[in-house]
Amino acid sequence: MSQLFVKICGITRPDQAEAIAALGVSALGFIAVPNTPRYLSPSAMAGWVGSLPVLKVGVFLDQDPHTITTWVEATGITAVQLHGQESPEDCHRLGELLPGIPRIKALRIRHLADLALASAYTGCVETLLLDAYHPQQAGGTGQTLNWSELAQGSLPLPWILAGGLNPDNIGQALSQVTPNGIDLSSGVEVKPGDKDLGKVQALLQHIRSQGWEIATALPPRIPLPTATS
Ligand SMILES: O=C(O)c1ccccc1NCC(=O)[C@H](O)[C@H](O)COP(=O)(O)O
Repeated sequence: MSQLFVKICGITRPDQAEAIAALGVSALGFIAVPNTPRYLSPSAMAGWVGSLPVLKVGVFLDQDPHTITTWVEATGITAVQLHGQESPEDCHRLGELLPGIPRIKALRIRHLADLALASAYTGCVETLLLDAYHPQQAGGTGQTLNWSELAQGSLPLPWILAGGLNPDNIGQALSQVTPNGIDLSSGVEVKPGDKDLGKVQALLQHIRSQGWEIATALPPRIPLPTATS
């Protein structure tokens, strides 16, 4: 049975976090980007995020590695997602500051050619996340990627498909592309930050009915070929 990593992002409420974790998702995402509608400050995350029984992903946008480190230490986040223009060097530095905390680099894809950016991150992050591009908003936009175009590309690391996914279109998306994981936010919401548990349940039911097993951890990094292989 193939495994699929399932992350539900933009969680703001402890009751919903616990209920969604109990449904069997792989990870929950918490938005650490000030001035966005699903933002949680470090003090708003402290005291409950750390004890959730799944991978806890903090989503950051062009924040200083030291700020991210302080945030992780204060909240119990167990993985970081870098959703801005963070360079490979920034990602590497974060790995030094936060050993054992996996890094997910988000790339906002406008054209298939943007996938070329991915190769620069092979040595410094564990996983990529492909999100749709929006000129004004960094994430949680509900915009979908062009899945048939994406199917023509390839990536050097395990990757998560994001962007406008919901229980009604997930089947179509997964029939065109083969990511290692999926990420959903607005497609399983009543309003920004308020999740619709019925939609999360419908999503998981669909995935399981298609024969996927929901992963309990990020997909392992693909070993890179050595000079002699
Ligand atoms: O979700 C946000 O509000 C957000 C704000 C700033 C940076 C990133 C953000 N979200 C990142 C995610 O991982 C979302 O799940 C991803 O963009 C997909 O969102 P959606 O299209 O709503 O499913």
